[in-house]
Amino acid sequence: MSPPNDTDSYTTPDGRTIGPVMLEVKNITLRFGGVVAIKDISFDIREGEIRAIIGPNGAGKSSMLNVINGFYHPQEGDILFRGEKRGPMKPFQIAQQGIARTFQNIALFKGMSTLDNIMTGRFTHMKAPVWKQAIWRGEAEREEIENRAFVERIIDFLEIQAIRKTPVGRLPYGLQKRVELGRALAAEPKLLLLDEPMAGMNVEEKEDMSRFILDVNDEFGTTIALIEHDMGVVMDISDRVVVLDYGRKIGDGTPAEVIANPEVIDAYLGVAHD
Ligand SMILES: Nc1ncnc2c1ncn2[C@@H]1O[C@H](COP(=O)(O)OP(=O)(O)OP(=O)(O)O)[C@@H](O)[C@H]1O
Repeated sequence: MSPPNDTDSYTTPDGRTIGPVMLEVKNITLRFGGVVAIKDISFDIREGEIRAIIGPNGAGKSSMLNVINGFYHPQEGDILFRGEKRGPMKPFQIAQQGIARTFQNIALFKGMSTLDNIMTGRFTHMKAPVWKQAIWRGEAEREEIENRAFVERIIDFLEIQAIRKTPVGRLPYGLQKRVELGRALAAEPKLLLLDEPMAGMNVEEKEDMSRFILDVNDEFGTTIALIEHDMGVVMDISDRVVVLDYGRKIGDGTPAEVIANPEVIDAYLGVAHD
């Protein structure tokens, strides 16, 4: 059940606390030339929530994540982060605000080790100026030690100690996805955007990834928005689901509410998913 207003908190049936609205997507329209990828869509993401974005192929899901993290600039509408309307920002500025993401197609440095790939996710926490880093003293050294310690915590958390030195290009697909999650977590995001975190995975890998997503939410207190095609996973792990179809929003609510929504059922009938 959704709470009555944006500033309230509520407790889920499994005892987790969902806070006030963190990010609000307000009347967003995004066009590419004549193609309307997103048409007047509004929804919100609450603090501590696992929010799924679902819909058939081409519905506008990835475009929506790209709007949220500043890759795409919509022609109409606003994004509000913690109540503040966001001006035009570059993706790195949005990352500094605490929004990190993973990609549908893995975007890691294949020749670099697991450890080094995850370390690249710490860039928003590297504050010492380059000249200090160059001479390796004081602040820069302290910062390096803290960053390494945090990355080691992530490696333990994701149970990937055994592959910490392995070049990621040599890892099986499921583990690469886990490293990519690790790199996003290294930024200590407040809001983590996951674009099809289970795509291409077998049942066992999906179960592992579902567990890690739930644990990230629980242990790091991270709010999560994810795009996912596997309806079983979506129904199992999400608090609320927004459903897109042809760039429009056709459903929004708890998993039970959206699967009972006739428009959602119609959109999914006969649609092939990967
Ligand atoms: N950079 C782009 N240039 C032109 N059209 C685009 C671009 N990105 C997306 N589109 C179009 O916008 C629409 C929505 O695409 P989008 O990738 O957001 O859908 P999706 O729901 O993520 O699909 P999928 O599940 O297949 O990944 C599609 O018609 C797509 O072709």
